[in-house]
This record gives sequence, C-alpha cells and structure tokens, in this order.
Amino acid sequence: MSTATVSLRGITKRYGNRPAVTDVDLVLLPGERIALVGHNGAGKSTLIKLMLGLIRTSTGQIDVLGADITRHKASAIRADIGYLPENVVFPPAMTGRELLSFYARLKRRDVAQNQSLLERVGLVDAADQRTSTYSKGMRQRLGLAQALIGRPRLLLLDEPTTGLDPALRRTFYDIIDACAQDGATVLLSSHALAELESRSDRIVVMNRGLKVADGTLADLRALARCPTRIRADFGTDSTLPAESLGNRAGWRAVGVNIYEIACAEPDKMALVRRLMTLPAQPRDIEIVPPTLDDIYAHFLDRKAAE
Ligand SMILES: Nc1ncnc2c1ncn2[C@@H]1O[C@H](COP(=O)(O)OP(=O)(O)OP(=O)(O)O)[C@@H](O)[C@H]1O
Repeated sequence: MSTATVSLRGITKRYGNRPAVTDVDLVLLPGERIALVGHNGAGKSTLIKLMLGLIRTSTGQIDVLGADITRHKASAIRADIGYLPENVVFPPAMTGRELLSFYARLKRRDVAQNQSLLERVGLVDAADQRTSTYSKGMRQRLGLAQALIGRPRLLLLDEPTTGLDPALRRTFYDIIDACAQDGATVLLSSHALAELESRSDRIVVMNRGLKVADGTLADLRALARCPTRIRADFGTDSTLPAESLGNRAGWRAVGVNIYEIACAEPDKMALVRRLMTLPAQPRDIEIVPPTLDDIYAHFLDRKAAE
C-alpha cells in the first residue's frame, strides 16, 4: 500500500465565524492527478493554502509528506512541494532566469537545473528578458517552471490553465502527466471541467466548503446516474414513419430527421439495438455519456436540495 502524500482529517477552517472549509477528509496518493473543482468561494484555495501550511486549521489534522504541517517547520516540508498560486505576480525587473535562480536558492536546490526547466516549459529564448515583458502565457510557464524546481513530490496548482490558449494548456497537462508518472502527487484546482476529464485520475468536488464528491470519473458517473444521450440521424432523404421510435415518446427532434433521447446507462444498448431494427435505419448514431459538467451540476444541485 502506498503512503499518502497528503492526509486531511476532519479539517475545518473558519475566517472569523464564517467557515471556508468544513469537516473535510481527503487522502492524496503518490502518482495521482487530482482535480479539485468547485464554484468561486467553494474552498479550493483554502484547502491548498492549508496543505502548504500558509494558514492554520481551526480544527483537524493535516499530514503532508509524512509530517503534521501544523506542528513541524512548514518551510522544511515546503521545499518538497511545488506551488503555483492562482495569481502569479513576479518582480517586473527580474528576468525569468534570475527569478528561477532566486527560487532555487530559497528551496536550497541546484541552480544549474534551471536551464532544463526553462527548456521544459519552452522559455529558453525569453529567459533573459524581464518578466514585465512576458505575456500571460509566458508568466504561467515561468510559474510552472518555478513550481517544478527540485522535482517536488507534491504539486499544488491553483487554476493553472485559466486564460491559456489550447496549445499551451496541452503543454501544461503533458508536463503535469509526466510529473505524475514520475511519482509526484498533482492536485490541480480548476473551473475548466471539460479539459480535466481525460487529465485527472480522481475528481474532488467542493461546494460551499463541503466536500460533496470524491472519486474517479467512472465512480462519480455511477453515483450521479446522469443520463446518457443517444442521437440518431436518419438522413435528409429518408422518411421516418411516425410510429418509429415508439411514436417518438421521449425523443426530441434536434435537427431535420435527427432525434435525441436521454436514457439510463443500463438501457443504452437495448435502445441502440431497437434503432437498428427500424425500417428506416439511422445513417449515424452518436452516444454521448454525461460530461464532467453534467456530473458536477448533479452534485451541486443535490447539495442545494438537501
Ligand atoms: N483571508 C480571508 N479572509 C476571510 N475570508 C476568506 C479569506 N480567504 C478566503 N475567504 C473566504 O473563504 C471562502 C472560500 O474561499 P476560497 O478562496 O478558498 O475559494 P475558492 O474555491 O478557491 O474560490 P475561487 O474559485 O474564487 O478562487 C470564501 O467564502 C472566501 O470569501
């Protein structure tokens, strides 16, 4: 069994009387890519700051990399953590290379490694320019390089891909995947749910300070029982008799001779088989499983209803 990189037990954090995070249990393992999702103010950044030892819990215990971060010297543990804050601000007069050297010295790491980090994030050509001349994407790349100093065993990335173009997002995720394959635990908070589907091993949903879901996408799909959509396209030259599709009960026209139905996952194949026995056969069938957005909405709605 692997030893947890992070273990949160009964964590509550209040600011004054207002809880930001309430009674959260969470265990993160080596090599896992965890997506931490939730609306604005759900408590994502608070959880990340608690793991970094930047703020203290009101109650509960946090072990990070084998030590209780509230009791041990947080700065010693932080040398093994890579952190990319939500809003990265760099001293404008420093160059990218100078900035990485500064952080490497803070973390007591070999400055010579920085060249390969600059190469990894594609910033070699701009390394000797001041950060004030950097675009948003370049600043995020420098922020990621900074977080990767010293091959951290835990990477905490707070909304790292916000505002990045699709190509740069892919690069980001490729680097993150490589870190996880290398055994690092990667926790990434985001609002960009769709892109996280294939890029995370586990999804933790926060809502108003409460952890409302935690599992693989398949786990959450099974729990949420969100419907799968089946879309059948009968082509413009075929005529579809009214009695086909069971008099179209439950089917919705979404185009010329294109119909869609929402069904429970276990009923999916029976429906597809029935479609294939119709006199007017569809020329195309599309099966759309629930997206992370659908599942996320389900967990938030359920909590609101309680
Ligand atoms: N320093 C602070 N003082 C008082 N309240 C705070 C402080 N930091 C956060 N909060 C409150 O705690 C709650 C959780 O905030 P947090 O920043 O953790 O949410 P988040 O999920 O990261 O949101 P976002 O997606 O907007 O970044 C919010 O209600 C916020 O107003």
